[in-house]
Formats: sequence, C-alpha cells, structure tokens
Amino acid sequence: MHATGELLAAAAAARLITRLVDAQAAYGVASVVLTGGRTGIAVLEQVRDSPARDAVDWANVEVFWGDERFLPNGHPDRNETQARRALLDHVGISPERVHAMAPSGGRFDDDADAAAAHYAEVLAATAEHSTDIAVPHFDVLLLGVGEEGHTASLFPDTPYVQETERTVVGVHDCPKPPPTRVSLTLPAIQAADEVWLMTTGAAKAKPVAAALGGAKPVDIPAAGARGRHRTLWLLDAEAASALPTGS
Ligand SMILES: O=C1O[C@H](COP(=O)(O)O)[C@@H](O)[C@H](O)[C@H]1O
Repeated sequence: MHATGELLAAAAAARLITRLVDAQAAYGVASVVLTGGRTGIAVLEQVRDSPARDAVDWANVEVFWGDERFLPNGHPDRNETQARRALLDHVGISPERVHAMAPSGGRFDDDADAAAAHYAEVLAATAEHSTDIAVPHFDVLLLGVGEEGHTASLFPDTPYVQETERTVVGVHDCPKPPPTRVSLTLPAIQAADEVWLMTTGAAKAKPVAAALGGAKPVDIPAAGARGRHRTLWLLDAEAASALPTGS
C-alpha cells in the first residue's frame, strides 16, 4: 500500500521496468498487457519519466491491451491513444510488436464483436502451445478497477464477465462511457503469469475490499482477475481504506 496515488504510480512503474528487464533476461522478448484508466496511464507516464526506463530493450517488448473503448482511431479516449501519448511514442517500440485492439469506423466499422473476434485471432496467432487457452505468453498483465468493481471492460452482472470459451468479447451497454468496448475475458486474463491490479482513490475502497474479501466475479469482476503465478494489488491509502486492519 502506498501513501498517495503519485507514489503508487512511481512504485508500480519501477516494478514494471524490473519485470520487463527480468522477462527479457529469461526469454529475450518481454510481453505486457496494458490497461486504460487514470492509474494505468499514470504508471506509463512514470515509466516514461524514469531514469531506469532504458534498462528495458523496448524493441523487444510485445504490447497488448486488456480492453479498449470502441472509438475511432486516434480518439483521445481510446486506451491505445492514451498509452501511446504516455509512453509508447517515447520509447523505441517496434511497431509490429504493438497489438492494439481495432478502432470503430475502420475495418470492422461499428461491429465490436467482429473487432473482438479479430483480436482473438491476433492472440491465437502467437499462442503458447503449452496452455489450453489460445493466448500468447503474457509476462505481466496490468488492470485497473472501476467504482462498481469492473476490470478491463468486464462489468458486474453481465454475460461478458461469465464468458468461459472466448478470449476476447465485444462488450455492449456498458454503464461507464463509452457504451461499446472490446475486452479480454477472465480466462484470458487468468492465463497471464502475473496480474497486477492498480487503483487509487476513496471511490475504489469498496470494490477493492469486496474483491479481496472473496466476492464472486459476477458481482465484482476484479475478484476474478488472478495471475497463474502471482496476483498483485497495488493500492494507495484511500483505495486500501476499507480493507481489514493489518492486511
Ligand atoms: O474505462 C476504463 O476504466 C478502468 C478503470 O479506470 P480508472 O480511471 O477508474 O482507473 C480501466 O481499468 C479500463 O482499462 C478502462 O477502459
């Protein structure tokens, strides 16, 4: 737990740099799944501004997204646009290693389900053969948490959070704008080696306490986000304020 959101973002950025360096030492290429949201983007800005930033060989980082707001290419609210501005435009990423989810108005026009099916194919194309789910090896998958407990674009009490077959879904009628999104499903998220849930602010205290208190994913989707080897909650004091003392 960190005293402020700013400290949390700086600490998470330092962890992320280390995780990517370690993954590159082990495999040559590291892979990260990015999140949108205020905290997720603040972490990327901190990576950008870190003196340790170029300890990472950015040309050998595969970049994916956990969810996307289904908006036109370059829209300021797209998670991709924000991640590019915060970090990707500032480091020597290989364009072919950046796997963004499709925008609306392009190849798939307004069909978010088709965009999701295409992203599932992108993931399957480099899937690990050692697992039974068609996604690549993800070293670290970053997530935010919404006020009602959503994570990626999986909202409570929806069929999307209960999906067991598909790795990517088009998400409709979201309670938080924009209403149409594309999201990894919980099985895809759970295939990552490490899942880091990062959030700040008093409005997140209740969903954080519920998720860590054993809520069902259908009620609090963040409760279902777990990594194969590690699940890390990175919180500021306000977001941690409803947790039992000593946790
Ligand atoms: O819309 C989204 O919101 C969540 C949480 O965002 P925050 O601003 O409350 O931190 C984020 O995790 C997700 O990627 C994004 O699409």
